[in-house]
Amino acid sequence: MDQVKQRLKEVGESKSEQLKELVREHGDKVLQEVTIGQVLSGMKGVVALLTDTSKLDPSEGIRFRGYSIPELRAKLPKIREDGEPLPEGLFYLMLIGEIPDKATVDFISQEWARRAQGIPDHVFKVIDSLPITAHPMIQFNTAILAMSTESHFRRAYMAGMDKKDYWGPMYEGVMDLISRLPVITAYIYRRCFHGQKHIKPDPSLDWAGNIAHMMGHSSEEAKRLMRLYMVLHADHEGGNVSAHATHLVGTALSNPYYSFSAGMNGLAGPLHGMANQEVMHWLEKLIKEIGTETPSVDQIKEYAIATLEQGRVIPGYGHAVLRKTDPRFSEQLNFAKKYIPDAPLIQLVSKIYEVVPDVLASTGKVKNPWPNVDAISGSLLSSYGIKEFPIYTVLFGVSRSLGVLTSLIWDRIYGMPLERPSSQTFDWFEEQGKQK
Ligand SMILES: CC(=O)SCCNC(=O)CCNC(=O)[C@H](O)C(C)(C)COP(=O)(O)OP(=O)(O)OC[C@H]1O[C@@H](n2cnc3c(N)ncnc32)[C@H](O)[C@@H]1OP(=O)(O)O
Ligand SMILES: O=C([O-])CC(=O)C(=O)O
Repeated sequence: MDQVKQRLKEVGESKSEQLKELVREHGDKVLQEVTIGQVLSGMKGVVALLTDTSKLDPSEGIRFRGYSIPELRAKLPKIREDGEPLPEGLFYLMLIGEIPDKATVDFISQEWARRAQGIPDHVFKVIDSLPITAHPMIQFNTAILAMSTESHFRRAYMAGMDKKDYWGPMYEGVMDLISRLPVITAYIYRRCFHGQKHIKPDPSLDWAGNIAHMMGHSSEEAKRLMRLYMVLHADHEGGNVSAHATHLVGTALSNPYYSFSAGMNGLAGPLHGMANQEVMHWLEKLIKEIGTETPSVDQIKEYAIATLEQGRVIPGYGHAVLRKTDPRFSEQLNFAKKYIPDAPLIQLVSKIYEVVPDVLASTGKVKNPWPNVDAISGSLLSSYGIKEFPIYTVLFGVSRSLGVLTSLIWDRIYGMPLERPSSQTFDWFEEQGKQK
């Protein structure tokens, strides 16, 4: 058993006992009232999930195991003191609940580099059988499903494993899957956009650095950006579509590949992760229609109002939980202002930030007029030379694997049962509304 798994076993055993005791002693305690409005508007604010890896505060934004993003940037191990934290460290923090030392992070980097070599050939053949024009998320998700032939969990389940031991093969599958996503991503990227000229992984590199390297963006600057990107998108508590879908499918004891694929299908929606690509199309159209990369505040305002009048959303703005500017947006903006202050797209994003919140607020219905993570991530990637928009949601998915798959291991540690909420008919809701 490797050192991370050993520590997880120690932490997990006592936690799963505590959960059983909590349910035994306080299982009948009422948590909250739920209104018809909440149920019929996407269950917003309904507490229905247990997720330890991170918690979202509407004003402060995300905290990973209690640590804010600035705290993580200060505390998690880095390659260089002035660099970005390594996502391997965030993975360990989310999994174990403790900040790792550099030696542990190096162990995870090496372990993932080793496991990344095990992708079976048929996975690349499956990708190659898709049209080159198929959206990278189609190729990514197809590859994830194709990799499920390797599932330790499925094999162990079929062999009759005791349910208290499920977490073990789940851990192995998750480690394999996370390790292999960078290779798959770079393969799809080079296949679609760089003449199928593939670049081998460099086993001496960290996980995020290797993504940049295999994509062909191997400068130190691009690697630094990739480390930031992979940390910022890793998790957003349990209720977002990708986390919730991964968890839900996992409760049927589907293997980690099936479960993660479900989450990635959700991430591919334009109201969730695909918003990062939508933003780029929105910016492109803005530049084309107005005829300049440096539009005035009034021109941006007019363009934003026209978007709303067409019955469309302004991508990159609004959020189901946040009620302030997303700190992930601010972190990326600060990063850009530090390293690439003159980048035209970043200047455009900053100007839009001055205008769009007022436009959205004036509708009187948008609950959060502020930018989310997707309002800037594509512009940042593009400014570093990663200009092919359709790969952006795949990169989001690679990062999101860290959080949702960590939670999936914990679901098996806790022995979470099949999830099966009730549904009711329209007539039932109407009846409830009439009752005093
Ligand atoms: C990583 C992420 O997933 S972050 C989110 C990425 N998604 C986007 O950026 C897409 C644009 N934003 C949106 O569509 C929404 O703000 C969402 C999906 C993120 C949140 O949705 P909700 O929680 O339903 O938002 P909210 O309660 O504020 O919606 C109320 C109304 O405002 C509208 N609204 C919300 N945000 C926006 C926006 N950016 N532009 C235009 N209208 C908006 C909603 O469509 C809804 O309109 P309706 O009543 O006519 O149906
Ligand atoms: O929290 C949400 O609903 C959406 C989001 O920002 C994310 O998943 O990163």
